Amino acid sequence: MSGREASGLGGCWSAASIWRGAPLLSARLKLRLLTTADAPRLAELANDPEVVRHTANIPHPYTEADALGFITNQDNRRLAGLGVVLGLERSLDRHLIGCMGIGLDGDGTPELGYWLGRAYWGEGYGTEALRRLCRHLFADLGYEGVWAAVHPDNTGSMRVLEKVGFIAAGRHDCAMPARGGCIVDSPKFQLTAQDWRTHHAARPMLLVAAAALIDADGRVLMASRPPGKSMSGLWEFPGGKVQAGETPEMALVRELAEELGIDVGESCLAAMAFASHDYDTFHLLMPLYAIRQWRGEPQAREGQMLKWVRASGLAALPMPPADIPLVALLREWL
Ligand SMILES: Nc1nc2c([nH]c(=O)n2[C@H]2C[C@H](O)[C@@H](COP(=O)(O)OP(=O)(O)OP(=O)(O)O)O2)c(=O)[nH]1
Repeated sequence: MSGREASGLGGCWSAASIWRGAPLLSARLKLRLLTTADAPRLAELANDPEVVRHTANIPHPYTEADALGFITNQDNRRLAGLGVVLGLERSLDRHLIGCMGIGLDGDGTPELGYWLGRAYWGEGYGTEALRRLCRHLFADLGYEGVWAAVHPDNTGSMRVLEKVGFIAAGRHDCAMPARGGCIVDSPKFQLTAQDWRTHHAARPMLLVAAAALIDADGRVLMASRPPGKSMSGLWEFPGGKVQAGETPEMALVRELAEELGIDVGESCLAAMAFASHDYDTFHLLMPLYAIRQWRGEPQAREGQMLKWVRASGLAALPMPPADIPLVALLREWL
């Protein structure tokens, strides 16, 4: 029985659903169900004493058989409406980097759990995934709150919760079956739907102008986001933020001169489509202009890589999630 059936409610989703069914995209991650094909990678990441020492249920050493058992068990729990665990897949290289999930074993309020492979600590992935999952829980599924108990020594995990807006909410006795069965008096954190909505509503709107530069062979120029910038390495349409006092067209002409060293007349910009995408920390509004004429040869002036790509090859590039719908529109345009 699915969570939806268990709730006795029909429709596309219900407050008792635990998973909408489609992967959740954040700026750099895809949160998706685990499959048995993930077992070797899961074992590789979790067979690390540093990764599991603050977790309650992950034994050490951790084998591929353990990972397979975990995936099957989680699948059964999901089908019984008891919880869901999602793999965190990095969009750039499609590598699994950790897991995040909820359980409904207590009073039905989701209890959060997560861990990341050691190589991926300190890069904001936990915060990013948690923001996206909380949005799913509150905006899509209608939960009223979510909570987590954290091992008292796990300061990194507490920081992640606080960044997302969780606040301290007393203590919880955590049973640690995989750590010798001890009970650990742990700080508890919670986030209510109301606090999440207040936080989320305060995110800014960002206006960015972008270009689909199209050459005589119908190929489109894509640029990798430079090291040090957000979403670094993902392939985007050249462009940038519209500054105070600029129109989107003025901003794009300026950005193309700065980033690529090309000269484009405003009259050569054909408004083609726009992206309106809710990133978890800002809302992006991005008009995309088709450009077939410019002066100069595009050069990578800001540490990015450039690539001319045929319409058929665009979908294979790892991109910011806002750009994915634009690719389908662009293919029709070309
Ligand atoms: N240029 C561009 N930005 C995109 C695309 N898709 C997408 O989500 N974005 C997002 C990434 C960033 O959050 C934002 C653009 O900001 P940016 O930092 O690249 O802008 P900028 O060139 O003005 O940079 P900076 O001077 O502020 O460093 O829009 C895209 O296709 N092209």
